[in-house]
Amino acid sequence: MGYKEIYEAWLKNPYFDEATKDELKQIANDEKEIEDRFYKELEFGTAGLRGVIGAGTNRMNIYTVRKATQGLANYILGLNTQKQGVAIAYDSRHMSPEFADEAALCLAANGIKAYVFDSLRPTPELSYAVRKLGCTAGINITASHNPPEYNGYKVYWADGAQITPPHDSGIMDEVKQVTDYGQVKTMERESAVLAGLYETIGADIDVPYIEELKKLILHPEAIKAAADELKIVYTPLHGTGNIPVRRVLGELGFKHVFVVPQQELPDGDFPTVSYPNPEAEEAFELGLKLAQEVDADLVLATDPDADRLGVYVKDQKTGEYHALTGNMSGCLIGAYEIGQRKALYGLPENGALVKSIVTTNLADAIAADYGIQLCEVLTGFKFIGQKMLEFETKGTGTYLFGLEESYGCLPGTYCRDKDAVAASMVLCEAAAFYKTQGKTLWDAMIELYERYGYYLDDVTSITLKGIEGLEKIQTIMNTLRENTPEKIGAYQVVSARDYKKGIVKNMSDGSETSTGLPASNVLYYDLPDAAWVCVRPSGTEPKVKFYYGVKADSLKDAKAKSEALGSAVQELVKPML
Ligand SMILES: O=P([O-])(O)O[C@H]1O[C@H](COP(=O)(O)O)[C@@H](O)[C@H](O)[C@H]1O
Ligand SMILES: [Mg+2]
Repeated sequence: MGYKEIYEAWLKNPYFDEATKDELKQIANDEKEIEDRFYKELEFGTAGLRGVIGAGTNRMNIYTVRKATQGLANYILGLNTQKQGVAIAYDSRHMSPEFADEAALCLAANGIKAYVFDSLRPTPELSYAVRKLGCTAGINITASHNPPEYNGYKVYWADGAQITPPHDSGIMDEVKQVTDYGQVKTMERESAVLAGLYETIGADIDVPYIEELKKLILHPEAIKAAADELKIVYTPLHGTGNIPVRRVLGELGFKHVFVVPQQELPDGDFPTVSYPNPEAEEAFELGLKLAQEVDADLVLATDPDADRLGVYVKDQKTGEYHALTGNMSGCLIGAYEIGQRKALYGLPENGALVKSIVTTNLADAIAADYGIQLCEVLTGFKFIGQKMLEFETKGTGTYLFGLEESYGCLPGTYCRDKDAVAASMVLCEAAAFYKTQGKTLWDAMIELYERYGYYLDDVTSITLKGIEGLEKIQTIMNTLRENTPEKIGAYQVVSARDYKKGIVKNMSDGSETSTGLPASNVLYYDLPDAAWVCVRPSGTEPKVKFYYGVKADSLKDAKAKSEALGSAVQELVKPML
């Protein structure tokens, strides 16, 4: 069926409510809008379903949520794991509680018990809840840091990580087989509760989750010693981080935590920012203002589902606040964790640091220095989660730390997704620890650079929306795939990795080796002097991403090199736009 027929079918089908039909009638003369809403179904990307809220098959609405859930239910029933139930959380976005309930009631109608949080919770707490309750799966209704018009649906498997093969394609296949919305089951909440198929969860998960985080603390004495002095500014960016971040910092004895008042309360409009993304400068505007007023040591921002952490740290020498990228904060937290664990208890024989292929090579240098394994996985924290399960089941490693470029890391194994509540906590502990040594987090960052080299990494994205955008992104990927650049700026390409073909090509002799990772639409260029460039389409937003990294002997040189490489990347892509 073409998009127009599907549109017409939605207008006629008695299954859809009147408000949905009215919304669709209003676009009757807007062919492009009809096409965009109906040319495809929402598909699982890097982190589940993500789309604009509205009527249509390519939108987030109660019908697409029910359909996805019916597919998940069929998959679970097929495996006969329904007795374990499914944990469900949601964030502060528009429609999040409603979508969570729709998912729960669809599961219940299929005889699968749903454990639903009583109010909004962070993504990592849902990951924790799945394992704590022994569920077969989990769902989190969130579009993370996307703009306010979006919502999404993250799916977790029994190990607490977001779904990876074979479950992702298995579930997606089941979702595709739900061709008639009338096939989707649902029931009334009251009946589901009475049948014992709908249970509300909350404090019973919060308490042990917070306890798990507190167990990670290595230097409680440093927190005690620095608590009177250390000043922390925090913004939850209108999302789920407010309660757990304050709670854990408070219980640990941090005395001066200033929450940005304008961004404290949950609000799906994210009224103070255009985009609730801790990667964006604007996310810190109010936080930095407050930081100046109270003379804070550091400023933290978590994204709406509190799995990403953005950080600014004060340089006491200049009074300036420096932004830390996800690569920087991930390495700072990771190096503190691994270094202090080693100092206190020694490191396990087969300890491992896990990162994604687009994450800084500073992580590799840290792992090499501590004599631990460095495992590389594809983009998406779910693959770090998958590695953790592999370590557990095959004994191939002991997880010490995992990080990714996109502002996510996880310092323990209590959950299996990136945790910005835990990352905030550990970073504050590190700030306290360094403070007792007369140092700031910025000093600690510079120490890392002095020890391992000034690795500087950046990413630029080009937003290309809709069907045309998708085509353009494909053209860019195809053009690069078919015409491997021999040079990028001043750099000769040393080797070119095509993760889709699974091949690493040595550019000087043409020899080929394997990437060693599953197929994925990613192109990666190794350049001399530890520099690199990588291109891939985002799996969560309509964007193509260009990641690049350099290494230098000073921050100034690293910045200059990074700027030059950034411009070269722009030049490379310009003719394709
Ligand atoms: O959005 P979040 O915080 O859930 O984060 C999600 O998206 C990020 C960006 O993915 P992509 O480059 O494909 O857009 C991933 O790195 C991350 O692992 C995933 O959980
Ligand atoms: Mg997020």
